[in-house]
Amino acid sequence: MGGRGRSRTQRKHFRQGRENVWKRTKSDDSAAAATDDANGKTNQGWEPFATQNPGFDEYYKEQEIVSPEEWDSFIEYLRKPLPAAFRINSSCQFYLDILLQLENDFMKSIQAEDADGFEVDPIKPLPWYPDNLAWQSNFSRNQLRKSQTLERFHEFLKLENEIGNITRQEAVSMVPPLFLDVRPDHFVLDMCAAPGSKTFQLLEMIYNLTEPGTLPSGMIIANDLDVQRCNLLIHQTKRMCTANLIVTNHEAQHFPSCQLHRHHSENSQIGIRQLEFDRVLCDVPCSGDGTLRKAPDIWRKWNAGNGNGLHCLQVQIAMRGLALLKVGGRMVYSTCSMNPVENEAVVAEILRRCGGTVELVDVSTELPQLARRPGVKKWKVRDKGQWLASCNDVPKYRRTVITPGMFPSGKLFEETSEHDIEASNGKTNENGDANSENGVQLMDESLAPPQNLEAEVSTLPLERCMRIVPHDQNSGAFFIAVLHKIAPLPAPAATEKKPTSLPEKIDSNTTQPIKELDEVKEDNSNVDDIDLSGEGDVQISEANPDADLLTGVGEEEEVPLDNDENSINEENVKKETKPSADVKKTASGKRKLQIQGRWRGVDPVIFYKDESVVGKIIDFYGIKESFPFKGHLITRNNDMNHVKRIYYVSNSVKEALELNFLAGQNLKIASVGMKMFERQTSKEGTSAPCLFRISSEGLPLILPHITKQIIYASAVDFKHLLKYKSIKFSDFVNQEFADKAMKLMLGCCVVILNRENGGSSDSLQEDTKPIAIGCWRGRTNVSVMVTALDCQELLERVSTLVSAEAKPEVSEIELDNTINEAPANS
Ligand SMILES: C[S@@+](CC[C@H](N)C(=O)[O-])C[C@H]1O[C@@H](n2cnc3c(N)ncnc32)[C@H](O)[C@@H]1O
Repeated sequence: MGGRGRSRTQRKHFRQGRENVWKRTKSDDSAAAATDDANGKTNQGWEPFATQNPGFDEYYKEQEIVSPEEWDSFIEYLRKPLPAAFRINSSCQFYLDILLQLENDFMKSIQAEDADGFEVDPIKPLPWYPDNLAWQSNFSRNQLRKSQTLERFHEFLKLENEIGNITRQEAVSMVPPLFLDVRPDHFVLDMCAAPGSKTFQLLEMIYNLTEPGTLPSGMIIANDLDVQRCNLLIHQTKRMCTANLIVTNHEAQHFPSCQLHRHHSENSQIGIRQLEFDRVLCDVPCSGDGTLRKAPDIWRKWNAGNGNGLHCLQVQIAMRGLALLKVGGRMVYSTCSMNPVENEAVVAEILRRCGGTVELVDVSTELPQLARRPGVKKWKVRDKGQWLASCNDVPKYRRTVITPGMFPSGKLFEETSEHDIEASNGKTNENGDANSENGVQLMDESLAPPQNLEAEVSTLPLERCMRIVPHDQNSGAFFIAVLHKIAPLPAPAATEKKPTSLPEKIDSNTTQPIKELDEVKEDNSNVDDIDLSGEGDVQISEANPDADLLTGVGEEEEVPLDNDENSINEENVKKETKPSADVKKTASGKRKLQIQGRWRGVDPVIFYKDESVVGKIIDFYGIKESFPFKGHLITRNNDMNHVKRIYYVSNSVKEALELNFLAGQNLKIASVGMKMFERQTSKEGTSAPCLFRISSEGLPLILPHITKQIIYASAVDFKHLLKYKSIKFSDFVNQEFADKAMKLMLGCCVVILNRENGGSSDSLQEDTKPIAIGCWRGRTNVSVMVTALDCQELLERVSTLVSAEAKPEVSEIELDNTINEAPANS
């Protein structure tokens, strides 16, 4: 599901001891505030939320999504807070260490806590997730406050999540990518991707078993309609440091085609002629009642009209996904809603439209430990307080909103129907849901539905769909369907029925109409990884902390024109049909609108081919010829004299970009590639032979391919660098290291931990997973160019790894006296 604003994120202010409260927004019921005042209470905008809604109960009891005997248990679970879950990033350098830490340290110490009478649920791997990579914990903020072990675990989660070694994500939200069966050579489209938890998971799959210094041959295009949520997506996926990702900003139902024109086709060197995908993830915007446990305000807002209002959009997005899927490819359709109208009805409709070219896959033998239930085959539609069993029950005036495809049979409207009364009583609101008040349907007696309406039963194999319900494994609810394209889709006329409602105008979250694209407001409502800390919501910080580590090297120094950051300038995003003039500086020095082909307000994507700069970089770092370098570099700035960052793209992304250029720049690209180099603009930086330093993101990839500016540090010097950030040559413990550092050229260098004590062998040969950091060789010292968080994490890892061998030759106290705490400006 999607939406806007932070209104849906539960603020967990555990330090203030608030639980199960909801931060009211300005637009919320002012009457409640008035009541508080009248009662003399101080209202700080927090109130307990109701965890019930009679309309919800009535709807789902009638739909029989669980049996009557299970109802109480189902509702009980829906009212409980959701356990927290997280996944280890199997492509990160330390993933095995993290796994061991969880199994040997945290699991045991939390168990011991329980034995001490704290009554803490054990942390445990999710049994259905392969290789113990996903875990679940379940403790309250109260418990967290009281236990040092839990607090330590919590700090660990926060740090590793920030760095990208783990991803906090609701357990059930991890399921759809698992059924997508992604391989490293796949081209994957994630159609509605923000905030990006599943994109991150897909990237982990693409990178599975990739050797250090190499890239998988596949790639992912992650798309989202909402500009601000796209920025969340960029922030989230940045933690993966990937060169195999393109983030785009389109309406998924109109995701553009990219195809070589015939005249290009004949001469083109590009390996791909058309952008089509081996895998498509269609995790569509939905009403989201499967997330009630983490977003309890949905109780208050729930009504049947929400699902009805999204059905057509969901069908359109899924149909576009299938059109872009290769024959033989797999698409997963998923929602975090329990509503059959958004689930089985959508699957049934697309199967009908595809007429045998797409099949619903039976995946009952995959992930056997995941408890799930078959999709339902019969359901009814509720509209304006009435139950409708078939489309012929739909009054004529509602037929633009309630479509035949919402019903199990999918039979079209007959010419007349018994309910074809101009039932003009009851005004319809924008949701197409009249007489709805606080989610409770108010029924007009005259409109009371005929009793015991028999629901239609679908003849399609909808039992192959999967429903995950909260009380089966203490989780959220989810719906997943796996589709296989066996032949090209029938001609568009047959598949693309004219939408009968207004899907494009409907906000994914509230089902309110949305205005213009550039007016869409942020919504974290669907942020899968809700902060379990209470430290606040997901925040984007595009600032580059690396740069600040060298005195005088900061973003502020850059000219305003040079804003080649990989993100969208949301204020300016507008569709443009004609290419316009280049970017120019205004009199105030601020840059004007950037233009990416036909897209205004989006930074251009430009292959960086400045021979002299590229040549200097190759020479300075001694980049091996075998490394695919030239032609893989991208900038986001038209002005080649002010390029601040150079991004690296994989071969697959490079080809997709080339195709996009030839096809007329149909893709609106928000972010692409991995930041590989950054220009140094400090006084000292500009006097170095190479202006571009290697960024932390790009280092692991390029490291095996560079031959210069590398030095090996003993564990003790390596740790000191991480701890003190900047060390004078004379203060290194190992003088041989200091001598070698002095012999390096002024500028960026790479310091590698020599895991064999003594630090004599200067070779990467034996160490297939070197631990390395980007540094700056200054005039008198070496300074670390890694974020404070990365330093902290790496210091902990290195300390554990080399604890046996790294007995400091001088005490920390001695060093504190000799080493400048503050990064020295050499
Ligand atoms: C269910 S959420 C996606 C969650 C995401 N897959 C994840 O795992 O983090 C749905 C997303 O669809 C986006 N959205 C809504 N309407 C859309 C449309 N027409 N095209 C593309 N994205 C859309 C919303 O902005 C929202 O981010």
